[in-house]
Amino acid sequence: MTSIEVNPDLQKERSTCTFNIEELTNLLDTGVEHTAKRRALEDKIFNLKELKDVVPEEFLSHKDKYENAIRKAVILHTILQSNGSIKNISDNLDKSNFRSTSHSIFKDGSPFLLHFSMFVPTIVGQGDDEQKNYWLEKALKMEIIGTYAQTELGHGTFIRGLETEATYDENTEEFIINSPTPTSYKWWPGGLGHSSNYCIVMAQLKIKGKSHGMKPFVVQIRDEETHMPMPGVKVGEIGAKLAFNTVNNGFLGFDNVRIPRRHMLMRFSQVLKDGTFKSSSNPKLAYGTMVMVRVTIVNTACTLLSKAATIAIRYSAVRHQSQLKPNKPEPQILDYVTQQHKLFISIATSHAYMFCSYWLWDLFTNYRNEQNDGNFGRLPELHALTCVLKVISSKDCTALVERCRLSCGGHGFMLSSNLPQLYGLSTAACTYEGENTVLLLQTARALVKAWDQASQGIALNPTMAYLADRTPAGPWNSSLDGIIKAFQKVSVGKLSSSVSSFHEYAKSGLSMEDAWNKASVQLIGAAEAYGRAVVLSVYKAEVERYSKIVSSSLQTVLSDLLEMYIIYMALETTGDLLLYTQLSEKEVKALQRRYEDLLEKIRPNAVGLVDAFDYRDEVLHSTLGSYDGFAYEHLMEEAMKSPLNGEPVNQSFHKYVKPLMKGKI
Ligand SMILES: Cc1cc2nc3c(=O)[nH]c(=O)nc-3n(C[C@H](O)[C@H](O)[C@H](O)COP(=O)(O)OP(=O)(O)OC[C@H]3O[C@@H](n4cnc5c(N)ncnc54)[C@H](O)[C@@H]3O)c2cc1C
Repeated sequence: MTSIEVNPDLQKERSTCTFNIEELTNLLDTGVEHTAKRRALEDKIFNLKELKDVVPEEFLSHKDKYENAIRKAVILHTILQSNGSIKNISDNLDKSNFRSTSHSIFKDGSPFLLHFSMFVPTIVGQGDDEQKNYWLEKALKMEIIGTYAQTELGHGTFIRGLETEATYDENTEEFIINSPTPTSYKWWPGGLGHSSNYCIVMAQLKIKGKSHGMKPFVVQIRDEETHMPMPGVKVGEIGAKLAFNTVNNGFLGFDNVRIPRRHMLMRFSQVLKDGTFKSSSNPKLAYGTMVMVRVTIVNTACTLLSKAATIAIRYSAVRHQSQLKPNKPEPQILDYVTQQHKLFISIATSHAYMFCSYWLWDLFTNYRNEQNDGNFGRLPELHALTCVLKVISSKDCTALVERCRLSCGGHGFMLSSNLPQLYGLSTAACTYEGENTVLLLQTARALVKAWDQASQGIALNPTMAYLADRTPAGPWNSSLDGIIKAFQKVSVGKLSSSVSSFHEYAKSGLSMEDAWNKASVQLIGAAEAYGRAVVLSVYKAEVERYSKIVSSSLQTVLSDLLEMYIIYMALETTGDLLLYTQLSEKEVKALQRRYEDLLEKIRPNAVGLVDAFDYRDEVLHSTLGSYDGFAYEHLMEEAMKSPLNGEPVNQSFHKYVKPLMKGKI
């Protein structure tokens, strides 16, 4: 095959792009300086020969995959540490870090993921000053490696059902950590299997026979020299999974393991030497870490989707199939409008959630400052928002990653495309850090409360303020603001009918709990509708804000994507819009036409738009999505790396097949 720099199909797409790709990259990175910083780090990491896999990960055994991931994690950590990227993580956290791609050296996740995403943040969030000083230095230098263990075999969602116990012994000033039943074994924590030697264990605090609820304890689980499990600790790995196979998720049980009193993280609750329990005035203070992690999940979801979109759109630009017109060459599959319909929404959805995650981060940062001044007023809203945005971002991005995979036909089924792995990583986010349905029900609870408050004339927080407007929808208005308003009407309508159903069920004699359960399908619909209304208005507001600072050519592209997104969502929601607004069949047809015109408008910029996500080939890990567009050559190169192709005849032929063919068995 000829060796030219870039596939001419991709070259053509790039040369006809109407906007400056670099300008969009800078915008997504939240600034030119952040793009430069990110790229400098990527150059350092991805050019290192030791970090490149000679044999693709999918051909390795489970054990070899893990050992390779640990080897790479250590090299990566050394680079990040020398680069100053790992300082006090609370100082370092910033939305500009969202686009950091260094972790992409792992196709299936880092065994140290939980150390940085949960162990360190929990110490920062829940340790008192003395504890932070003690643990953070060790953790940031990687003198100790930690994880976060909450979920057990028997319970994940229902925290009060967790069974691991921490019983205080005032004679020795120690806690005794115990797993009283087989179902109390911790199950799932990343890095717990064989990577961590310390663990934050969530356990039921018991003092003198009285329970004080779940509290975080730092427990040493392996010896720092030999790495053998500590006495009384049973620890191991949980086995192969749909994704995250190199994250080394583990199980953990305790047989009366003693830890010092000060190993309970004591920022919000304290156990004094004599066993006196002191609790924070506001237990909700401890929610901060959880809220922050959910903000980052919104960003993770759209990052995974933007990678899938890059792969599928580049491939669709170089793949030719079938005929649009008789006697004409086979077109690029990207020219089929159904293909554009499958794919362009992934670009817009990536933008929508990326901008929302930045907005949410600013909201969270403001809240943190207010909290330091003793003001917790926005916490319930932030909690409801982060729950629903975590849910709809993970749900939408997972569905669209799968749509990108399907849009690549047979080749999308190859692990070397990386699309199946992106799906696995994405769908996991629908479960971890709060199962999606359970989180929707939490948002629903906040909405029902807000509904009642609005009924009493109490002012609502900004993102819920529209719930107070109970006037019926006016004539259909097809401007973007008009459609967003229509989504708010859907949200009000769904909340109103789910609240009525809940009250009717309660009046009919059901207990409040049973009435809630019976109305819960409607309630999660209302929660999702609130999330949709928020995303639409935030996405629009952010594009308008950016439009003031970008060139007019980029402004046009951003506005086209926004408009396509809003109309796509309206077309997906016609049932609800017909029910709760004055949308008519004629207007649905007009929206459909507008949507088809927008696909046509976006088509010339599709490759430029995904190039602007700026993922290097080492980050995409995809034969189909590489920057040069030589998908077939890369597919063949990767296939040749299969260990089965290392020899022309596999020994099994002589051992089993030949005897069968010769009738000798
Ligand atoms: C990839 C991955 C990584 C993970 N990493 C970690 C980790 O590092 N540390 C850790 O501690 N945990 C971790 N977890 C565990 C994760 O947090 C839990 O799996 C999650 O919280 C869901 O809990 P569960 O498994 O008990 O599901 P369940 O709660 O048993 O859910 C099962 C079903 O029951 C439904 N359900 C449950 N309760 C209700 C309710 N009240 N109302 C209506 N429906 C309900 C759910 O909607 C769901 O359909 C990880 C999980 C995954 C998949």
